[in-house]
Amino acid sequence: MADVLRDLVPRTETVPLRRALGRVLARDLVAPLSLQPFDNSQMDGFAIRAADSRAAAGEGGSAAFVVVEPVPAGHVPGPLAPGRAAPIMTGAPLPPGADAVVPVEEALPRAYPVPGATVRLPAGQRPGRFVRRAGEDVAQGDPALRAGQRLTPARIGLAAALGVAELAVRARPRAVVYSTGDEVVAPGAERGPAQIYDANAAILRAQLEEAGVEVVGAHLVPDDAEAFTARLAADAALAPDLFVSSGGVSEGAYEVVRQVLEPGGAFVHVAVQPGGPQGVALAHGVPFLCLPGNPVSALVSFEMFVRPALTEVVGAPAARASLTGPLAQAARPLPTRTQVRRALWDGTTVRMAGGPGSHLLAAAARANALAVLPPGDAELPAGTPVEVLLLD
Ligand SMILES: Nc1nc2c(c(=O)[nH]1)N[C@H]1C(S)=C(S)[C@@H](COP(=O)(O)OP(=O)(O)OC[C@H]3O[C@@H](n4cnc5c(N)ncnc54)[C@H](O)[C@@H]3O)O[C@H]1N2
Ligand code: MOO
Ligand SMILES: [Mg+2]
Repeated sequence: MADVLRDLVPRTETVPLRRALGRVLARDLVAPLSLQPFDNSQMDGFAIRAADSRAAAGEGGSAAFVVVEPVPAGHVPGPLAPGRAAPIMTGAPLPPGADAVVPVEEALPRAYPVPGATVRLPAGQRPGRFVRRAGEDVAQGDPALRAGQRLTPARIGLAAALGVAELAVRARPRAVVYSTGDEVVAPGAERGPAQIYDANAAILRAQLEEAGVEVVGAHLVPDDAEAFTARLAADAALAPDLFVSSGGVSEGAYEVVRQVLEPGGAFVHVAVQPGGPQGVALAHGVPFLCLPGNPVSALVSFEMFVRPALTEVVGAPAARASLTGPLAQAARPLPTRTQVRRALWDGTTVRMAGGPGSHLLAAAARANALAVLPPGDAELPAGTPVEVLLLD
């Protein structure tokens, strides 16, 4: 499937930081500034020359300093003469000449005396104590963020701290989603006695958006090849990067997706349950992924095939974490097909959430994971390690 999506060449766009969350960085961000930008104090206290605290050590292991003008954060201090202590606030630049900060809690008196008064500070201060050095976090010119990284709050914050107001991110692929079948109606609409509500568009839209894809259209398509063909032509004008459909791909007499896209497409049964019948095609030159119609089949197909392909091709930002965990209870696999069960992972063991039926959406909604059971004839006893994909 990644092959079909290979042409989703990542485009780049520039977004302000407030729109950057979850996006994927398109280029390395070279630090235009060092962090810290200047030497500054890590504590509210007194900036001194550390050597003075050794030279002048007197009674009670402390040294006397003459207090000078305080240095608030945001203000540029003058140089610090020997024997002087400048009251300094957290984040304020270190006065030239100063090389250590003594927290106010260690001062005698434990206060900021007026300029000209004396303060006693513990002797033997180490140069660099409570000083945040320019460039100790990032040096100007170094890569602060890497292309391909997903933008998290900390990464967006780092860009902001570097004075960068907007970032070059990969443009989100644009997708159009189709739900198919005469029986399917939109939630909120009137439902006939043989009809059901469209769950798949909601599922696939959410999965696509979670994976960093922009859904630019979503439509219900009846079992009518002409109507579907016309719908596709209209949607091709939206210049999507991807079409995704659910339903209409199996062995029935009214498989509208298959009818329209099978010429030139590939419709197969993969050895996975749920999600057996699958199709890939090109429509108006755009990759078209045809997922099966049962809601849990559509959901699982996306997780097993579409999300990994998107991640591989465009670095989709929501790749799932996976782990290997022991079954809490025995499970019977299918003899010739991989079975993907909706499951509950409690941090220690994995147990099944409902049966394997691909219509069981409420059970899927209870699950927080998928458990992958490889094909086999023998029951898997409790404790068997299986692959677990974490869904939330
Ligand atoms: N003779 C065979 N029949 C079926 C096979 C098979 O191999 N041979 N495969 C079964 C499997 S497995 C699946 S999965 C489905 C796939 O069928 P389609 O992709 O053609 O999907 P539909 O027939 O359109 O619908 C199947 C099922 O899902 C319901 N559905 C469809 N769309 C939605 C939607 N948007 N929201 C909620 N539910 C939806 C639909 O009403 C059907 O119940 O085929 C099996 N049959
Ligand atoms: O394999 Mo189908 O996708 O079970 O319902
Ligand atoms: Mg069908």
